[in-house]
Amino acid sequence: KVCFCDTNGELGTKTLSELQSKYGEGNAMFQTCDVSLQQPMENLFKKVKETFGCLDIVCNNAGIGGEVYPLWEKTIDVNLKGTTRGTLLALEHMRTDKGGKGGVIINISSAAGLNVNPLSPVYSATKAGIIALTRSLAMNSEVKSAGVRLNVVCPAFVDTDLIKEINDDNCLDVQKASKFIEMIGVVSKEVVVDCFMELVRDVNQNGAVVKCSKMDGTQYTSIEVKPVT
Ligand SMILES: NC(=O)C1=CN([C@@H]2O[C@H](COP(=O)(O)OP(=O)(O)OC[C@H]3O[C@@H](n4cnc5c(N)ncnc54)[C@H](O)[C@@H]3O)[C@@H](O)[C@H]2O)C=CC1
Ligand SMILES: CCCCCC(=O)/C=C/[C@H]1[C@H](O)CC(=O)[C@@H]1CCCCCCC(=O)O
Repeated sequence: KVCFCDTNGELGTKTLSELQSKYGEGNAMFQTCDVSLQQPMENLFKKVKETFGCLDIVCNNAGIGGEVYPLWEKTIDVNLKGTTRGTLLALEHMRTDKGGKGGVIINISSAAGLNVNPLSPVYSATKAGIIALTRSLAMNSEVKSAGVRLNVVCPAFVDTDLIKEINDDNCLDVQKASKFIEMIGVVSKEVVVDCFMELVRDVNQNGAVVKCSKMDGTQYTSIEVKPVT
């Protein structure tokens, strides 16, 4: 069973029909919802719990690019604040000490959050924030004992609308970006989905940060963690 949300109602409804005809009407749900708004997101999580009984897997995927005002502010609202909101709501619903059954939260960051990214600094900052949020919660002892795992996927360029829409609003030099994309290459959506599914299945990878790139392949990154006493 799956529920997904998006601000794009038309595309969401089309995807919902496809999922329902493949997996059955009662197994897929779509809600138009803006991840940057608290109340609609709270309502959505409640509705999923009421409809499906519990939440096992939550993926915070919504993301945009924007480097000039007011878009840079919206980029922080959607990417960093939206992912933080979705992560905290997922935790509330999943943690065993609050009536949940445990589960896994997978957040979508970017290679731009792992590496220096001079052509999209605000986007990059939001994606670095998502990595820090997710890893920190994954290492929190109360979250661990409440049965919730967290991971981050950091794709480099992927064949979606986002990279077809690189322009002067979301990139500081579009020409340089095109050359950079040519050099790094573009990975397929299927590679990112495989990486996501591996993290869902592997209970021993709590806190892992995984980069998927055409040039470098799929890599588990190694970041030192000092134990907090
Ligand atoms: N395409 C790429 O090269 C890469 C993408 N990513 C990340 O992957 C994730 C998915 O992006 P793509 O599929 O590539 O782009 P996309 O533009 O095709 O999809 C993003 C989706 O997010 C939705 N969305 C935007 N703002 C929203 C909001 N406030 N509330 C709810 N939904 C909202 C859009 O309507 C769209 O359907 C994003 O977080 C992006 O930053 C990461 C690395 C590379
Ligand atoms: C210096 C890179 C600039 C790339 C162009 C840009 O402004 C942003 C592109 C992002 C796209 O909209 C979604 C992303 O996540 C892209 C950045 C991906 C960065 C890949 C870095 C690859 C690496 O360092 O291995």
